[in-house]
Amino acid sequence: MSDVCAATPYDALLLLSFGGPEGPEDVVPFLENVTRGRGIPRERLEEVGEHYFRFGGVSPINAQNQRLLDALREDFAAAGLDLPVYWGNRNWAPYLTDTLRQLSRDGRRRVLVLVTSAYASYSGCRQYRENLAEALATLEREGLEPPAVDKLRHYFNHPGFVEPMVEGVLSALAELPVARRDGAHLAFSTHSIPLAAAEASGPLGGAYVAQHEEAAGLVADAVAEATGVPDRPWRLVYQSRSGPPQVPWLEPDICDHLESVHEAGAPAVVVAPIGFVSDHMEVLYDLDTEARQKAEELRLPFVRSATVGADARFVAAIRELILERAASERGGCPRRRALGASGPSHDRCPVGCCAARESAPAAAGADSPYA
Ligand SMILES: CC1=C(CCC(=O)O)c2cc3nc(cc4[nH]c(cc5[nH]c(cc1n2)c(C)c5CCC(=O)O)c(CCC(=O)O)c4C)C(CCC(=O)O)=C3C
Ligand SMILES: [Fe+2]
Repeated sequence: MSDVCAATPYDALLLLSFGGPEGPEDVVPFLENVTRGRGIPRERLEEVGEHYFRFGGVSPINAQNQRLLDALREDFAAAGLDLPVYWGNRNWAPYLTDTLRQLSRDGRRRVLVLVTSAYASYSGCRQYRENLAEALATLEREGLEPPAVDKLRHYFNHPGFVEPMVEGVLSALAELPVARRDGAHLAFSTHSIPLAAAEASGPLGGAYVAQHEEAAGLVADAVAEATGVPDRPWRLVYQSRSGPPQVPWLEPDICDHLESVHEAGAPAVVVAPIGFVSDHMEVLYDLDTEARQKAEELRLPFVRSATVGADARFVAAIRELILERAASERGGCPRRRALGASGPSHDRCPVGCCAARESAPAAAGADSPYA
């Protein structure tokens, strides 16, 4: 199905991500970028720096994004979708501001933004919108025409995100000895955030946990159906907590949960990184290194399931979401696929969505200072 004006009014897609260091000399400046003004204790920073140094100072995230870009370009070409794809990051090169300058110089007037987080939260949604507003303001100061930006809706409940996760959990279960498979518990893991940020997430609050519960439940249901094990225990758990200890963050922590699973007599556990789009450092260190070691201490068989990465179904879902948004911007009524009860998420974040303590201007939402 080829349609040359399918993405109209958009003339570019921007992949907006976190960014990561490319070598040991990048680690400290990267961490300074990430934590500027965020009140992370010095000891936590040193500890996280060590995670990166263990992997040669190289975060996997940039290569993962490069793979996703390649897959998107291939998929668009095969589908006859003529939409150039750009890439910019919050914390490392290619920096968002440089990419927006390029978009402006290339004459792109209306850009759709794909963020590498599937859920509503300050860190995963609003902070990116603030980064966009800041970068657009920089372009204006420099006398460059800033493109209009819109952000794709959250995709945590899109079949193209859920289905690869289901397949990943089924493959992980298949790696366990047959005798332990049917009794294995599932732990769906995501990034912990401060309780206050969780409460403020989404248009009405509480969206971060609610969306994760929905996605995890969808995966658990599909796994139950495929394995014929209807009552397998599962739980949403949290990892990668930072910030000062007196500030409450979402719990239980994955490692504490592994203890509970062990005490409950589980024969094995499959950990599904539902909160992450690809194998970030949080997956390689906090799950594959730290949580795995905890499971080994407990003699609890442990398999970590795959992230969606550049899975063809996920890539096709992104294309579908682009065409959907373009059609609705043209005044149409496209099909908006979403699994489960909560329905498709909003296209445009309303005023106050994922509000932070100190409010900064945010683009790509109803309260954007840019059209
Ligand atoms: C919700 C969420 C996502 C998922 C959504 C999304 O994907 O955006 C995410 C992703 C990521 N977080 C990452 C790295 C870090 N996050 C940190 C700190 C923090 N993350 C937070 C939340 C999240 N983070 C929060 C509330 C903090 C506290 C400081 C603050 O309020 O800002 C710190 C500082 C040290 C530390 O405290 O851990 C680092 C180094 C990387 C790159 C990994 C790689 O290199 O592969 C990625 C993809
Ligand atoms: Fe939001």
